[in-house]
Amino acid sequence: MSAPAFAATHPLPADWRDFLALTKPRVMSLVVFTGLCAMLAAPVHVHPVIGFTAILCIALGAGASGALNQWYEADLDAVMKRTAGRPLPAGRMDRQAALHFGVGLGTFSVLLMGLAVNLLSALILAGSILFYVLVYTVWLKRRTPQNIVIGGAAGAFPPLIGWAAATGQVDLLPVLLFALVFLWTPPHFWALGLFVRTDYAAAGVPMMPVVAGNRATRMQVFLYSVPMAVCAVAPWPLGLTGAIYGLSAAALSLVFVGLAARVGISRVEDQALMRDERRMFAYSILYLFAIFGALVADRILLA
Ligand code: HEM
Ligand SMILES: CC(C)=CCC/C(C)=C/CC/C(C)=C/COP(=O)(O)OP(=O)(O)O
Repeated sequence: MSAPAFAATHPLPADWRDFLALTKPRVMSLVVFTGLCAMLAAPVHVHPVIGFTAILCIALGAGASGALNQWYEADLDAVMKRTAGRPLPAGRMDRQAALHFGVGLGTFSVLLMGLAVNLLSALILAGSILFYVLVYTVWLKRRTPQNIVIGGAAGAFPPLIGWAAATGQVDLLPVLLFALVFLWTPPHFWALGLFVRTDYAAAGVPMMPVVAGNRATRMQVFLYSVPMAVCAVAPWPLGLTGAIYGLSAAALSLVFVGLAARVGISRVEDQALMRDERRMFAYSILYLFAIFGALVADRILLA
């Protein structure tokens, strides 16, 4: 596999901050949080050292996938305002270094998970890294506006990984959490895609707002939010969680669907004036942190 041609001029010696940036630490903090919460919500006692190792592996694996994503798409990142300052397009890092860092970190995370935790969690971790890098980044991102729907599944695996790390198996609750993050991703990303559409258009990336237009994308944001809310609340009536989680999920999801409905009916065309979309995007992040936090609170307080 070779990445699209991109030559950074005069790479400067990269320092640790550039390697950290390669792992997309802010995005990955939420990815890791969902894995951690699923692990804490599992109905088993996890030895703290094993638990810490599992979360470390998710963080390293997610970071590795971010590094490989940036290694592959330095050409795209160079033409988008939001991403032009990243270590590769800004010329602060050699591409080989990014590739070696990503492959090394990813391999290490999967091996450590397999040796220290269990095989199932290591296999799902390996699948998530490969899915994000090969299916999303290499295959779908430049080809179809469904890129983030299918490819976004990569980001939904960590709850399954956290649960599998704790229990050695996969059950209905983590499957519902997978579905929650899977259905959350389109509203999360397309809200942002709407107000940075020109960036993606300039880079030639067929994101939904670029291909289908603002109106159709806004409708999709709303349409995904409804089944997402159902998956979010479902664990409560199914008896998989208690009322603390159930009521929190219901309230948080109601606000989510409300904001998505506002996006759905908005007709603002000027990106700078897209307040509903910015609010939806910001809330999507708060939402996922809060709902996974509520899951743990439910387990601890109702234990
Ligand atoms: C294919 C799926 C996804 C796409 C295309 C996507 C895209 C984006 C983009 C473009 C940003 C803007 C900020 C940046 O460049 O760092 C962002 C921010 C963010 N995303 Fe996503 N995202 C996806 C899935 C996820 C998932 C699964 C999570 C976590 C579970 C997540 C968590 C976050 C967080 C926490 C931020 C805010 C980062 C900050 O504060 O800068 N995203 N996302
Ligand atoms: C456990 C594990 C391996 C999880 C990895 C899953 C993962 C990396 C989820 C987050 C998805 C993400 C950061 C998308 C960014 O899209 P983009 O790459 O198109 O964004 P960009 O335009 O900012 O580069």
